[in-house]
Amino acid sequence: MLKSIPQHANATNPRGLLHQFVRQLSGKKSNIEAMQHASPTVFPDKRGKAKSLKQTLSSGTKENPVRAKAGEHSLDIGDEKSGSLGYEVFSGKLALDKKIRSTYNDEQDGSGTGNSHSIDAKLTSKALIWGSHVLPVEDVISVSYNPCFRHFTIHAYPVRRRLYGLSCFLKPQRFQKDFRFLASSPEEAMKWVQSFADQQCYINCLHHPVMSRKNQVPGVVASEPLYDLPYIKCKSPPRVLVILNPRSGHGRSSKVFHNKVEPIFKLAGFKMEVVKTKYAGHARELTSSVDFSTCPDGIVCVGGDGIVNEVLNGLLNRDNQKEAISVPIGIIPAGSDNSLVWTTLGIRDPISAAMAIIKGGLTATDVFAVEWIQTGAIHFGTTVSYFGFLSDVLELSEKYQKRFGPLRYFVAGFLKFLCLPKYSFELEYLPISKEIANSEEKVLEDKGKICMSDFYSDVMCRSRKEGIPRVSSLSSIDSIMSPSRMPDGDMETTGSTAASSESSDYVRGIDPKLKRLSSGKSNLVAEPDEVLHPQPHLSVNSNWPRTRSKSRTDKTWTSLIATNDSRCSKTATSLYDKEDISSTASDPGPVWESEPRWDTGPKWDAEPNWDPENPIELPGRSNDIELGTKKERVPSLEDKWVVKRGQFLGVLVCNHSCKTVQSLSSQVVAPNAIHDDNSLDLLLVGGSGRLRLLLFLICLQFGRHISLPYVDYVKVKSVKIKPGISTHNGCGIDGELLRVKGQVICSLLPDQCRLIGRPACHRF
Ligand SMILES: Nc1ncnc2c1ncn2[C@@H]1O[C@H](COP(=O)(O)OP(=O)(O)OP(=O)(O)O)[C@@H](O)[C@H]1O
Repeated sequence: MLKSIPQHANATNPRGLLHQFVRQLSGKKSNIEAMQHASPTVFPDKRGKAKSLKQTLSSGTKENPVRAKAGEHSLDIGDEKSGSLGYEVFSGKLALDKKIRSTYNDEQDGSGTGNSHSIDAKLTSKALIWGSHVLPVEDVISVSYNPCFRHFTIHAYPVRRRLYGLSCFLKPQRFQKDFRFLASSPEEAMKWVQSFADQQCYINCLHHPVMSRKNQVPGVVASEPLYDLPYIKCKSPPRVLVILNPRSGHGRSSKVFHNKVEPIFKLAGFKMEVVKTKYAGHARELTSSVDFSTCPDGIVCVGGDGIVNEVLNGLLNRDNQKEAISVPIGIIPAGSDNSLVWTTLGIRDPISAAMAIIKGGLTATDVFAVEWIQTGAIHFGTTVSYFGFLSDVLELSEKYQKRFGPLRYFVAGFLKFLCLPKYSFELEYLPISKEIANSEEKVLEDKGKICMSDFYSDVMCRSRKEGIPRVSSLSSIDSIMSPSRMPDGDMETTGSTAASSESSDYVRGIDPKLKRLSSGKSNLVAEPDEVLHPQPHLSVNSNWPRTRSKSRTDKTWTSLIATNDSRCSKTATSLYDKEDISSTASDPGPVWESEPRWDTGPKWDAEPNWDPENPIELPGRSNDIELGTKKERVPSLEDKWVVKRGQFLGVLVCNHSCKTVQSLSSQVVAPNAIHDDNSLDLLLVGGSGRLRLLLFLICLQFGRHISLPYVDYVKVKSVKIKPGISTHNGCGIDGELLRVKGQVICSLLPDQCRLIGRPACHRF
């Protein structure tokens, strides 16, 4: 049985961090509302579109997918003509075979699985349909198949539907269910299996009994078939590194992984190395040194946003960053809060996350870099960085971690609220004007995704020079004001182009004029993998979806299948061209697939389709980076920095809308933020005092906080933040607490993180 991960306040997302705290301040919510909180929709965006399919399922397939009635021969799927069930892939006669060990209690649906009568069945691009029953392809993990036999087994995780009265209150849950089918002939069975392989389902070819016996004979080469077996092409089993934070989710993450996720990965043929972190910072160390050839298909994080942040920072601080940033990151939500995967992919339970990972596809998301201007140190994040009250709560909560466990955020928040200090900041931010936003959008639409190579190279070069004073990048705000001159009263706001005359290179880097275009726009990249079963001595190139970089044109992905046993299949191996970063400074950076190749149907010749004839133009400035010289920037009239100083209860720089698992989907911190819109959303809660804070927190619960008169909400390219002298210098980045010394600048690296899986709207 599925058990929900305990949800409590979280540190990653400021809303989550304050969730319980505010709840108890503002009184208990109604039971119904609380139940709605606990009633997530795994694929919320598809509700409307999936309606017809799900209505069709109401006859019982999804909740009781094996309720096949003897003698049922009709395909009476009402919505078939509407296209909601996709195009037909294969059809024939199938019978459910009762000789199967199922985790599902057959008596539960009252039908039993015994049915020797063949019925008309067909596989479409979206579902397997037999009789009046529909099993969505999306729910299928893999197919086990014995060559030359009539039967094959479909391993699926369908959704268990609740009774109508309960469905509003309880989470939809998936459960493992195997369907064993008998085809009319072995050839027919193989066609069915191949059809599933064509739909990107992993095929687990079991030992042929004859082959098995032969294997026991000494001197017989295992990969040599006795006779010409037909072979099945399917995607190769991915190899991933799983990094599990055993402390996440109050110590339940291991159980979540081993009980719920690992079985799915195993069914999907994953080759995994599972590493449990031993201390904070371990994941970062691991990913900063891991050999990517051991996990060519990505790194899967099991835990909260904190562990994802560690992995990201480990990757982005490597010498071979270009290679590192192309490593896809999978997230299994098993922590206190997983705002990134919930907001970006619409996933908040481990089983759905595991299924999204095995289905593949990539979603690019922006990364922001917080740079300590005086030292050049950089910490990366994907969700939010926050200053002021929230960072104080985060800091205080760490003291109560052992004593109060999940309640620590409430305790810390309450104590901080009672003795609320004043927070003053100097801020500069570069808003995205409507014109710029529109023109950027147009450029994106017209010519594909922007390549940010010079910006990226610049950031990376400097991140490696951590500790080197960077006086030249100090903000001109220093010359405009000093902390001693900063009044403790109301905020002062000025619009300044002068302030930008020495703006950060980050800002310069994301200037649309300096961006170059790459070949594609879509942030979804996918390529089919393939494995051939069981034909020996066949070699195909395969890989999981990855982002390409020009420097990898000589990268090869090979997959050699020697036997008809998938366990003997060699997984794709990647030969990375290890390169010194100095040689990559002039590299154009990652090039995006223009189309999700996963969607384009199976391509068995999966050789990466590099396009050397369409090289990316390189900026001249990268040479400067290589030479270690700094290029002066001509002030642009477009760059109208806004300068603010004064008291702020909070400063939040959001990369996405920051939904929390606990919240209703409409309740978000930054309602206009999108994870890949090349901009950051700045939320300023001005002033000081408990009353203001309380009002803000209450309004946040109802999604009305933006309309408060002392709250500013603006889309920006970059923000410089400097705490006042007497202000606490804590800074939360994705729930990690850091200290601000002097000024920090928060800027964007567009699309630099690749999450494994697709957003809900792309999954069907
Ligand atoms: N073995 C470990 N022991 C202690 N801390 C760890 C360990 N592994 C990772 N950490 C740290 O735990 C922190 C929280 O991790 P994560 O976000 O994955 O879980 P979480 O349940 O969401 O945590 P929290 O509720 O504290 O935010 C991370 O900052 C990470 O550095």
